[in-house]
Amino acid sequence: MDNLCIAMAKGRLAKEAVKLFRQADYDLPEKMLKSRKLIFEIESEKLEIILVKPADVPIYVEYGTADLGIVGKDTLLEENRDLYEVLDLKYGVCEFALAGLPDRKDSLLERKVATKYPDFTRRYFRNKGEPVEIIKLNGSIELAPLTGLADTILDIVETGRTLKENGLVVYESIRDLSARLIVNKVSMKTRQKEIEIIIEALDKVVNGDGNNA
Ligand SMILES: Nc1ncnc2c1ncn2[C@@H]1O[C@H](COP(=O)(O)OP(=O)(O)OP(=O)(O)O)[C@@H](O)[C@H]1O
Ligand SMILES: O=P(O)(O)OC[C@H]1O[C@H](OP(=O)(O)OP(=O)(O)O)[C@H](O)[C@@H]1O
Repeated sequence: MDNLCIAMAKGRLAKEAVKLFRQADYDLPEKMLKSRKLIFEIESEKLEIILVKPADVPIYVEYGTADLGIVGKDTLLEENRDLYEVLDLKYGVCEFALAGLPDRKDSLLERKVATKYPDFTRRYFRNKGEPVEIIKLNGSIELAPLTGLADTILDIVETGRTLKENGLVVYESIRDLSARLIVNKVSMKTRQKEIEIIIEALDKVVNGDGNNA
């Protein structure tokens, strides 16, 4: 059978993902993130690791090109794909929040919300019954209220430093986020044994073996 394929989000989440697998005794090369290679065959573990843009991880997993994936909950909420989310990996911890300038104008008829997460933002305000105009940006979201492009942002806040250094404040915390292990629905059936071994091994690293209570 083919090696089991794992799609890892490149960037911030990748280093810790490699560390997690190594802690779970998987023989991933420590320096695999130092190269420009995108595919790694780890024959000793019967694994293939592909390094993918964060927003593309759920796509690879939904289509079954990758059997498993590691990606932030923010991306899962935005992409809303048909897959199983099986484990909270408890790193990459941050939150979704609404933020803007301190002198918030509550009188606005329709808020303009800038975000990298337009689908999640649409659903969030629809559920609240609040009309908003959503402006999709690709980064440096904090610039939007500073330049007058939007009055509110929906973005990730980790330490709060970016908001603070740009004179912005949190209006509302929406929900906690962290990295998740996801699984393709068909692979979960056809390669259940192999996948369960990985889930259990990572679960042990993240949550302990349950004998510490
Ligand atoms: N301070 C933070 N800022 C952004 N993301 C964070 C932070 N802390 C944790 N994360 C998590 O890291 C993930 C990946 O972030 P990263 O900055 O590597 O990529 P990105 O900038 O969102 O994607 P791209 O490279 O496609 O622009 C996020 O989706 C989120 O789950
Ligand atoms: O609360 P903090 O610890 O300051 O972290 C939050 C910041 O980090 C992310 O941006 P990122 O660094 O990914 O850059 P980007 O603007 O290109 O998305 C996020 O969009 C915030 O701007």
